[in-house]
Amino acid sequence: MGILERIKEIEAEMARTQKNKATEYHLGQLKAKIAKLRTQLLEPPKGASAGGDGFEVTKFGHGRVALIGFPSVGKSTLLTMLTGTHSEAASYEFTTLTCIPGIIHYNDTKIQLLDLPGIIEGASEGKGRGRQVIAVAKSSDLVLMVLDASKSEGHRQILTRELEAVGLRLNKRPPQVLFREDSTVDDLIDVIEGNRKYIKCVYVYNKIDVVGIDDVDNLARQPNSLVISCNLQLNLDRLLARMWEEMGLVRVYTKPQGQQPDFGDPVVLSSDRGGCTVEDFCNHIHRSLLKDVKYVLVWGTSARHYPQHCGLGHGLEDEDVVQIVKKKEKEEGGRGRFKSHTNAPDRISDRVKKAPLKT
Ligand SMILES: Nc1nc2c(ncn2[C@@H]2O[C@H](COP(=O)(O)OP(=O)(O)OP(=O)(O)O)[C@@H](O)[C@H]2O)c(=O)[nH]1
Ligand SMILES: [K+]
Ligand SMILES: [Mg+2]
Repeated sequence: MGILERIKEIEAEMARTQKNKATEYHLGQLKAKIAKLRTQLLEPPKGASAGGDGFEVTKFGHGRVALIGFPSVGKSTLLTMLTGTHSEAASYEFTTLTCIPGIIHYNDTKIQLLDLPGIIEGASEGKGRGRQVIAVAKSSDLVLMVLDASKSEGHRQILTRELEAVGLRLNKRPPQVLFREDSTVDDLIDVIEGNRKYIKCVYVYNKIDVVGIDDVDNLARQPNSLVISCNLQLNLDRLLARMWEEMGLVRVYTKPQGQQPDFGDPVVLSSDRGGCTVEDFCNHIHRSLLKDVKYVLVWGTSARHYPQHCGLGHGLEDEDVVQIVKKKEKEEGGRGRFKSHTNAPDRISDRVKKAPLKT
């Protein structure tokens, strides 16, 4: 009998068994049996290389976020809640066996969220699907490390160690190895080896519905942490906001001359992916645009006054509005400098309006 059939059989037996105090132990044993069989499904076939088995998912959207965690902490439940894409969730471990992508629509941007199989201690040495899962984490812009609030706090350290063992550095910046800085031996090795990936990570404690308020309070105070409950839909809005903030996306609205910008359709830049200068913005619209650009007019938090005439090196900020003035094209408002205030965008975001003008 194959592994899948044996799992089906046990599932059927669990369905037949009434849940009560007397059967609790037996049901627990059946669950453990399923989990064990499913880890066997996770073992890569003998002789198979790390990739090439349908695990990789094409990148999509303005950024990629990976859900990493031990089995049954609620990764799939979270993916289903945040993206609307269904990912099978169940009370036994190793329910998820491959990488399942979903899309989060937030602030007019699209973020790819990836559900992954649970990883276990020893993942970095190839246990379970450890290697593949870690490779996906490496390809992401942000890791959400999902933890069970009712389980040992040591899980956070174990997982962090597993990821570090394969070169992932969470919430650290590449060391500037100058003799002026207090670099550790490990920092030095990281620089010399050069294959390190520095990545942001938010520690997400799920299932706070099953722990006491003091524990929740304690977890919420850990660095880079957030507490949630998928079951009670607690704090999911905060998680989305935090995720978006950590990704550092910069939305720039293009304002055609004499018209209002389309505020529903930003050009999305990021300092991690290609940069946020006027030049990056132009390249994003069209590669051939750059040679025609004379300067740009900028409204928003990056501008010292509205509109500011900026060159290609100017750094743009989230929710800036940009009008491109091409060579041989007259700027709005005639020859006079800065006369174009009359045609300023009629919606500058509240955040931009509140921001003090830079002097
Ligand atoms: N009490 C409680 N249970 C939850 C919560 N979120 C998920 N669960 C339950 O936890 C169990 C595991 O959820 P999954 O979403 O399958 O967990 P997973 O991390 O994807 O598990 P694997 O794919 O097996 O690694 C299921 O029985 C869920 O109903 C929560 O916020 N509170
Ligand atoms: K599960
Ligand atoms: Mg799952």
